[in-house]
Amino acid sequence: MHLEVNNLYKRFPTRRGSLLALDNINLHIEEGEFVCAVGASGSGKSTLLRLIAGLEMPSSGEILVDREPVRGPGSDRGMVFQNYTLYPWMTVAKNVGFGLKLQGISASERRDRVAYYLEIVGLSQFAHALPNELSGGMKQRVAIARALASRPKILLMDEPFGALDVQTKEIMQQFLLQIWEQTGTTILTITHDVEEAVFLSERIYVLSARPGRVREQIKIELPGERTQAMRRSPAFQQYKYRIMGLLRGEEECDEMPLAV
Ligand SMILES: Nc1ncnc2c1ncn2[C@@H]1O[C@H](COP(=O)(O)OP(=O)(O)OP(=O)(O)O)[C@@H](O)[C@H]1O
Repeated sequence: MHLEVNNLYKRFPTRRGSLLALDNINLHIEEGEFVCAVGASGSGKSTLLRLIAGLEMPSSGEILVDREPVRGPGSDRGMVFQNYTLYPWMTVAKNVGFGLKLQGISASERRDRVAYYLEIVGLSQFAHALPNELSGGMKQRVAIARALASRPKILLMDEPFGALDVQTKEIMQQFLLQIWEQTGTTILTITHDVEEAVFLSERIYVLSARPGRVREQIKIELPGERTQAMRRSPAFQQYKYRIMGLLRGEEECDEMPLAV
């Protein structure tokens, strides 16, 4: 899998004229990578993800998945949104298998895949539960299982943990890293949460706001396993403050403040 975004512009018509949401975005994601795009509100993060998902078309520029231009939505790109998008009247298992049914996958293959991905997200016992019987974190795990069940080339996540409380969010971030290691899926997540981006990513694209531009690309190199304790390490904090500085528009802010 190779995703490439070249010279991408997106304008929206508004009552006060045309609004430039994305201004010459260039990025790439390689097979198996975990990449985040981080930006303030209005930096065009959701727009960028919707364009890659094929839910919107670019004003100009191109998006290539394995060198093929994106012309619309496709099962090669799985989506997870911030707000749980499960069908409330379907059981967890039916929710996970629904897309597979649309793709014409046989009932026995569907059963196997649903069982496999529910196991991966640790929800096998809830296969027959309805979404309203689940907590927010569990619903989001179902949404991840559903996206993975189609075996997409890339998982696109739009603020996937934005609606969760801090503790659940941290557990879900750790859990997402486990799934990534277990499945080798390529992941692009967009978030405004700098700590989340540093915790999850191998590489981060920092976007500037209005219009959205790639301000900088940062490779995250943290020694050892990603644990909750690592969030307090000086190296982690350095990345966090450097990116926060970039988001505030400061050129040179890679030093940690004395008091934090
Ligand atoms: N359909 C649309 N029509 C007009 N303007 C739009 C449309 N969609 C997005 N925009 C504008 O494009 C800009 C980028 O919006 P977008 O939602 O992509 O930003 P974002 O970084 O995801 O913001 P947030 O973090 O607040 O969700 C904003 O100024 C927004 O008002």
